[in-house]
Order: sequence, then C-alpha cells, then structure tokens
Amino acid sequence: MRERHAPLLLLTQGDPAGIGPELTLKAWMQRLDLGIPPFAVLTDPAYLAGIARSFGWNVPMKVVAVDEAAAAFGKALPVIPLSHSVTAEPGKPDSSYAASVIESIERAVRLVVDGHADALVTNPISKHVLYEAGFAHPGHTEFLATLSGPVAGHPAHPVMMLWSKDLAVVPVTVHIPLTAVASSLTTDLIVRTGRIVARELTERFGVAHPRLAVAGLNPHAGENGAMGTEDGDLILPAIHMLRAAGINAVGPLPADTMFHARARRQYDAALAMYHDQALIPIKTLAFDEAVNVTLGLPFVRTSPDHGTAFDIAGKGVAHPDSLVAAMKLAARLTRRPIA
Ligand SMILES: NC(=O)C1=CN([C@@H]2O[C@H](COP(=O)(O)OP(=O)(O)OC[C@H]3O[C@@H](n4cnc5c(N)ncnc54)[C@H](O)[C@@H]3O)[C@@H](O)[C@H]2O)C=CC1
Ligand SMILES: NCC(=O)COP(=O)(O)O
Repeated sequence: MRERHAPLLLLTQGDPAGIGPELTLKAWMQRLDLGIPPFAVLTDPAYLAGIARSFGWNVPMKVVAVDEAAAAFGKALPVIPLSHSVTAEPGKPDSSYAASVIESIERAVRLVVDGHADALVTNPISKHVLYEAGFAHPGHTEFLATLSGPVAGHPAHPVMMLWSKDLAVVPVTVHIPLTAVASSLTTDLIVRTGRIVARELTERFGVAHPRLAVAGLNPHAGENGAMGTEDGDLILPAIHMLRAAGINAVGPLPADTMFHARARRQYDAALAMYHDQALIPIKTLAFDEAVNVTLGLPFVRTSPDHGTAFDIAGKGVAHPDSLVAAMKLAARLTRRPIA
C-alpha cells in the first residue's frame, strides 16, 4: 500500500466499442482545467493508444503497476494492463472482448479492496454483449455486490442511486422486466433499501437528517386501491417501518407529481419502485451531470449516468461531463469512512 495525498481512482475499461475509451482520453486531457483527481485505467494499452491515434489526440500513456499510477498521472495517462488484449471497432459491439471487460472490473475491485486505490469509477458496459458471453449478473451494481460479498463477510445489498445536485433517485427494483416489478416488490425490500439510503446519505454524503420521499407504484399511488393495491399493501407499511426506525420517510407519493422543482425541495432522495420511474426524471433534468453511485458496498463506486452510446462511439462528440462528475463525486466520497 502506498502513502497517498490525493485519492487515486481506478477507472474500468467498460465496453471498448462504446464511448468509454474516448471519454477516458478526454478526461485525462482536461484533467487540469477540470480539476480531475488522479486516476488510472485498466485496459489494453495498445487498444487505447489506437483510439487516441484515430482522433489525432496526443495522449502520452504509461503502463504502470497500481502503486506507480498517482506519480505518473501528471505527465501521462496511467494504464494498468490486462491479461486480455482487445480487438474492437467503435460502434460495433462484439462479445469477443467480454472477458477483458469483466477482467477490468474484477481487478479494479481487488485493487481497491486491497487498499491500493481509493475508489472505483466504471466506464459503461453493454449488458447484452456480456450476457451473450455468459455473464450472469444484470449489471455492475449486482456484480459488484457479488464481488464484495467475501470482503464484507456477508452478501452485500447493493442500492443504485443516481445523484445530481438537484435530485437523487433510487430505484428499489433495478434491472428486471416491467412485468416482474409488482411481484418483486416487497415491504422488506423497500425497508432495506430505505435504511441503506438513509444511512449512506448521512455517512457518505453528510446529510444529517435525510428526508426520503417514497413513490407509489400505481397511478395516483393507487387511488385508495382502485388503481392497484401495492401502494397500500406493500409500500405504506414499509414507510411506517422506516419511520418507526427513526427515518424521515413520506409517501407513497404519486410519482407523476413528486419530481417538479417545488416537490424536489422537500426531500434528499426519492425512492422509486422501478428503474425508469427513477431514471427518467434525473436523466431529463441532469443527463450531463448525474452520477450513478452504488450504495451498500464496502467501497466507493461511481459511474456516469449514461451507457455505451454505440451510435456516437468513434466520432469524438461524446460529452465527458458525467464521467468527470463521477470522478469528482468518487473522490469526495472517499473522504468519508464507509461503515
Ligand atoms: N453504467 C453502465 O454501465 C450503463 C450501461 N448502459 C448500457 O448502455 C447500452 C446503451 O444504452 P442506451 O439506453 O442506448 O443509453 P446511452 O446512454 O448509451 O445512450 C442514449 C443516448 O444518449 C446519447 N449519449 C449517451 N451518453 C452520451 C454522452 N456522454 N455524450 C453525448 N451523448 C450521449 C447517445 O448517443 C444516445 O443517443 C445498453 O446496452 C446498456 O446496458 C446503460 C446505462 C448505464
Ligand atoms: N440505467 C442504469 C444502468 O443500467 C447502470 O447499471 P450498472 O451497470 O451500474 O448496474
């Protein structure tokens, strides 16, 4: 383990045919202007160098061991090489590089857990590309929980939070089909999620008394049961249990009216019942600034809010803002101990 003055972030490769490689290069090129903390990327250096060349960007790279990364960062982009080489074409997803994507995540987690770096920032992966190669986890969120189980000594309950200055949202159910949402929602799941969110808003984000707004599942939060019973049968008891545990939770709120500006001032995080109920409002309000942060892990993990954007990969037009926001938030969160 090294002596550190500034946090060192480890950036995963993500999908090499997506915008991750060009965003990584842009972030390093703008490190001084944007005050980006030192980071190293775990990828195939030859592939990344090829991407830089294709844009005509002069980005010196240095292949390093993790403990050399912080010192190298000022003059070159530190690259921790993988055992898998990468062959890919921007915009053309292909499961042949899946092993390198997975290796990058696994090795970065190991290095963070072992104390060689302070936080993990993940570049976007294409889920279906990994599924085609046999990847058994819905996304990073669930994979990272599996990887951190042995570290925590118990299976981690990962909670996805999309965070921005003006809005933080948490989908209680995450990467499942819409048809499975109602049957997957339980009072216990909502309570466990709410407790993790409240605890980590305090411990990691410094919110002394977090206020949680809990969405209903159905239109008008069920309209007294006329438009669905989950709001009264599952969600309301969860709110009572959270309040009994001393957590300031309100709801179930009609989801269509809880995200306008005045409503957002009433809470620190909104618990939504499914993926799009949470992610549509935040990506509409703050697509370029929002950060995906996984709560419930024994280490800090952030990610940009967007995906692989295959439609623009290789064109050089992708905005690095959300990745940069993810790096800055990761550095900020490392300053607070994780319980
Ligand atoms: N954390 C992660 O690893 C995430 C991965 N994904 C994956 O990404 C893949 C593609 O997902 P989509 O739903 O198409 O979402 P997407 O975010 O990749 O793209 C949606 C639209 O936003 C644009 N866009 C995205 N990021 C941008 C940026 N930085 N600058 C400028 N424009 C940008 C794209 O060009 C596209 O038109 C999926 O396979 C999904 O699994 C999606 C979200 C998060
Ligand atoms: N839409 C958010 C998303 O898919 C992020 O998933 P993960 O890979 O961070 O679990």
